[in-house]
Parts: sequence; C-alpha cells; structure tokens
Amino acid sequence: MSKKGILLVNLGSPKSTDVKDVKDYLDEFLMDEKVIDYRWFFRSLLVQGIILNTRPPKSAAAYKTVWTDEGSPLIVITKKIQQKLQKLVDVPVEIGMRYAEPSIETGIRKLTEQGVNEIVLFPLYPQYAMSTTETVVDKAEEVRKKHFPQVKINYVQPFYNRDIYIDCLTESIREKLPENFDALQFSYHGVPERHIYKTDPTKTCNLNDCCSRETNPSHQFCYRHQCFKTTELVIEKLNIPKEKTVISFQSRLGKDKWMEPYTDETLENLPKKGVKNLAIVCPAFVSDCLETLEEISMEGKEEFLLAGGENFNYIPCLNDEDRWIDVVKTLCEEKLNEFYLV
Ligand SMILES: C=CC1=C(C)c2cc3[nH]c(cc4nc(cc5[nH]c(cc1n2)c(C)c5CCC(=O)O)C(CCC(=O)O)=C4C)c(C)c3C=C
Ligand SMILES: [Fe+2]
Ligand SMILES: [Fe+2]
Repeated sequence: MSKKGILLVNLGSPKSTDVKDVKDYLDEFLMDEKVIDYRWFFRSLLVQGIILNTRPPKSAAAYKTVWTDEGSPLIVITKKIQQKLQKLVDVPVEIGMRYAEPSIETGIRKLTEQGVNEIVLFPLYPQYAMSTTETVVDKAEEVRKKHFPQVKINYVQPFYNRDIYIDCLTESIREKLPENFDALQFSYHGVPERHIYKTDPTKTCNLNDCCSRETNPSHQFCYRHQCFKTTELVIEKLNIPKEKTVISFQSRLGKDKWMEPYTDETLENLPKKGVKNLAIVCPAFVSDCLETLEEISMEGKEEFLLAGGENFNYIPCLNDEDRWIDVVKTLCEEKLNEFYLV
C-alpha cells in the first residue's frame, strides 16, 4: 500500500536569538561542504577558527531586529504556507529545515508516522544553487538511506522559469509597485563565483554573456542564468522598460569573489545616477527572512537614503499569499502524480 505526503523544505533559522543558538546554527550551516566548499580542514579553520569567534553576536543582534513573538519570520511563514496548503490537498503536509529544527529528518518522521511512504519534497528555492537545492537533496537522501530506506522521495525541481511562478511573482510585484518609481531592483542572494563553475557539468559557463543566452547546456545548474531568466520573464510580463530595472546580488560573506554586482554597492550608486524612488524585490527567497527584512528593508534602505535616495519601497516575498499557495499546490501535485507513473 502506498500513501503520499508533502514535505516543504526551507533553509532554517536559529532556535532563538541567543548568541549560543545562533552560533550552533551558523556552525551547522557554514560547515556544510555545499555552502563553504573548502576541504574539511580549511573549512573548519575558517568557520570554527574565525567566523564563529566573531560573527554570532552580530548575527544574533540582526536576528533580534526581525524576530517575532512566534519566532523566526522564515519558520513562521513556512508554517503558514504548510497550513494553507494542507487545506487544499488531501495528503499530509509537513515542513523540514535544512539547518536546525524542525529538521528534514523530523519532517520525514512526522510523515512516516502518518503512514506516508511516498514523499514529494519541495525545496522552496526558485533557482538552483549548490548551497540550496543541491544540499537539500543530499541531506534528504542521506536521511532517507539511514532512517527511512522504505520511503520514496520525488523532488520538485527549480521553478525559476515556470509560467505559473512567473505569473504569480509578477502579479505580486505589480500590486505593490509604487506608481512613480525610477527603478525596480531585483536583489538575489549571491554565491561565490566558484560555486557556479563547480556545478557546471558542461564546463561551458564563463559567468559572462553565456548566462543570458537563450540556450546553453550549462543553464540547468547555473544560478546566475536562472536569476537572469526569472528577472527577464518578470520584466517582460510587468511590461516595464528594461532600462528601469537593475539586478544585483546580496549577502556576500568572506574574501572570495562572489557574483557581481553587489546589492550594497548598487544601492549606494543608484542615487548618483538619478534614481531617487526605488522599488526592490528579492526573488531568491519565497519567504521573508533575515536577509530580506534586516539586510534589505532596514540596512539597504539606510544605505540608499544616506546616498541621496528619497523613497525606498521594499516589496515583500510571496510568503503565504493565496496565489503562491496555488503554485505550491500545482508544483507538488505534478510530482505526486509522477508516483502513479513509475
Ligand atoms: C558561504 C556562505 C553562504 C552562501 C553560499 C549562501 C547561499 C544562499 N543562502 C540563501 C538563503 C538564505 N541565507 C540566509 C542566511 C545566511 N546565509 C549565510 C551564508 C551563505 N548563504 C549566512 C551566514 C546566513 C546567516 C545569517 C548571517 O549571519 O548573515 C537566509 C536567512 C535565514 C533566516 O533565518 O532568516 C536565507 C533564506 C540562498 C537562497 C543562497 C544561494 C542562492
Ligand atoms: Fe545565505
Ligand atoms: Fe551561466
């Protein structure tokens, strides 16, 4: 007998804003070889020897500025998505986080306790990256083999270019876009350039024009291409001039070269180019979190205004908007139906 279920997977947050909890979370997160992809010795030297000695108090202070009575925005919103989706489908829906709790293991266990043995796992990231989609799949497979070998998992694929997602994102932006904006900025989470070269099986991407080409065999695993594509499709649907838009990459960490242009530098430069009224959206995230609420809507705003900008309009993520829940449902159902085919 087979019974199906859905596991929604997001990145995860610290248990609380206590420095100790933030440190534990950063330890697990940054010691992931798909996030900081140095050999274990050098990763450990960097993370445990340097980053964990300096970053946790700063990160904890940042988390305090966005934390709610119910907890971390990312977890609270992921739970809301789960609850709304559960009302629309007749299979159990659980959540799992790649780091900290509730973990992927906890999520799978909750499903198996309800008799589920065929799981659709949805990594909640529109664009593929080694440090997001790939590490979720690795972790889920590790957990499955170790604890739940009888369970089958079918993964929802990155949906950065799917019509239903693009329509949903476009409508969400359109509703929140102020009437008079000089520019619309698309700020994506950055990754080190090395990650893109590393995950390109064709070794054809040179992080140049090739990422914007219509077809290239490297696109399936090229985060840069997928960010460009989401942006291009949304701009087209919004029907606004490309010249009024800008793309940038945020949240860089460490001394490696990350994808450019950087969001903070862009925010400082835009007012000098005459952009006084800015709208900004962060489509690498489906739910608001530290990186959007603190880094963009607080820090980013301050940077832009200090540089001479006048109006800064942060456009929230899709969060638990009903139209987004419909997209989640459709993407999950496609994968649920595949179980009947195999
Ligand atoms: C080498 C470091 C990092 C890579 C690569 C990276 C990629 C990446 N991250 C997200 C989504 C999120 N990241 C979040 C927080 C966060 N990210 C890093 C580092 C890397 N991310 C750190 C150290 C942190 C923790 C906070 C801090 O100390 O700055 C979050 C928010 C989590 C929350 O609790 O709110 C998200 C979401 C993507 C999509 C991505 C690659 C595409
Ligand atoms: Fe991150
Ligand atoms: Fe590329």
